[in-house]
Amino acid sequence: MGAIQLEKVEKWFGDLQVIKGVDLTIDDGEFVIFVGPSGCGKSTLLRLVSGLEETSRGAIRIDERDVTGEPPSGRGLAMVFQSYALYPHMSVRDNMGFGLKTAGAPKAEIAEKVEAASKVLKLDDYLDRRPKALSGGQRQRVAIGRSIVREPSAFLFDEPLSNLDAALRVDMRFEIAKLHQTLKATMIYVTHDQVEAMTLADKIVVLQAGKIEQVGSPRALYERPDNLFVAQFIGSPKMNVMSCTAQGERFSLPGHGEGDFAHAATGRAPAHLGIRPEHIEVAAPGEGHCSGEVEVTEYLGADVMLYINCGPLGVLTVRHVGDIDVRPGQNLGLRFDETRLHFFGDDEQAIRS
Ligand SMILES: Nc1ncnc2c1ncn2[C@@H]1O[C@H](COP(=O)(O)OP(=O)(O)OP(=O)(O)O)[C@@H](O)[C@H]1O
Repeated sequence: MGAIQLEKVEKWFGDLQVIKGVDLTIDDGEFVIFVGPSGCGKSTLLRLVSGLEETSRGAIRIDERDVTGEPPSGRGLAMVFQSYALYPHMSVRDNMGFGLKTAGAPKAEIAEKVEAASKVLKLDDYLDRRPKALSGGQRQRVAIGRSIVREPSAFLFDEPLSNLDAALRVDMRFEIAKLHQTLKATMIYVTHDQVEAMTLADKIVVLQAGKIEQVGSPRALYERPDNLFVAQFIGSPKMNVMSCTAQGERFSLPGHGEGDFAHAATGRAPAHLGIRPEHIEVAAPGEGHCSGEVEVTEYLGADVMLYINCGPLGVLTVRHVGDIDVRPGQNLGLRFDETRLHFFGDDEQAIRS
């Protein structure tokens, strides 16, 4: 079991408050990812859950047991760091079994658990090697294996893949997804990587300046961001945002005709219009909702990123799927998918129909 609950959790370092009243419920078996800009408090929040950092105010419960004042060893959680922290003089087998050995587990039980974990992680052929004879990905698997044998109620990962090269990251991401499916254990994972967050998470927690901005599935955050911050943080390249002026049921963009678009937003007048790069289509000059001049193109193989200077609207990013023959300086029309527009008020909160 590994249900985790945070209630009004605060963390102060002296006079500096870095976690500002976080409420969060993590269900047993859920894969939860913390994202947010550098310094927003992701690692601190994870360390509060682990007990490596003391909670200043509020409560942390694991399976309904209040663990707020307990040391890390009393919480039954396993932490996996980006630095693998393996013992260099020990074999993979001994590294994986070390925690159980110091806890006084019988030899036969340690051997059995190490064997089982090494199968899950495909480390069975490497059990007698020392860490220095392993690749980065294999070392990371040993570090994870060391946690698995302890059968924790939850795994806490702090940017576990950030030391690996791009290709290995993709492999390990896949391994971690499979591991979660196999173990069905609660996992909390801190990352800077959008793709890791979108592909691994059941639930993403977006943090900014020590506060939660939004919690939701990757799809919910992408399709229904609660505010401008989440809208522009989730999705890569980020959402285009333009200021707009509402007139009743319609609104217009600066420098363009009146009533360019109908808006489904109700209640408040939208002040900002957002649209993702993949929801803008290239049209002939003079056609579509606006036009502009191509500034830069980036060929990515499967798609091409276009940066188009639309005057008062700013530079809009367009993701064109497939190849396209356009050059800097060329004029293009842009057509927005009107079913994929996002509206925000002047308080930057989403306005929905
Ligand atoms: N021991 C400490 N003493 C004082 N301030 C700290 C301490 N640890 C972290 N902080 C501050 O708390 C804030 C949050 O840090 P934290 O490492 O949790 O951020 P983060 O979101 O994980 O950042 P990054 O993505 O850069 O790793 C930062 O402003 C940091 O400087």
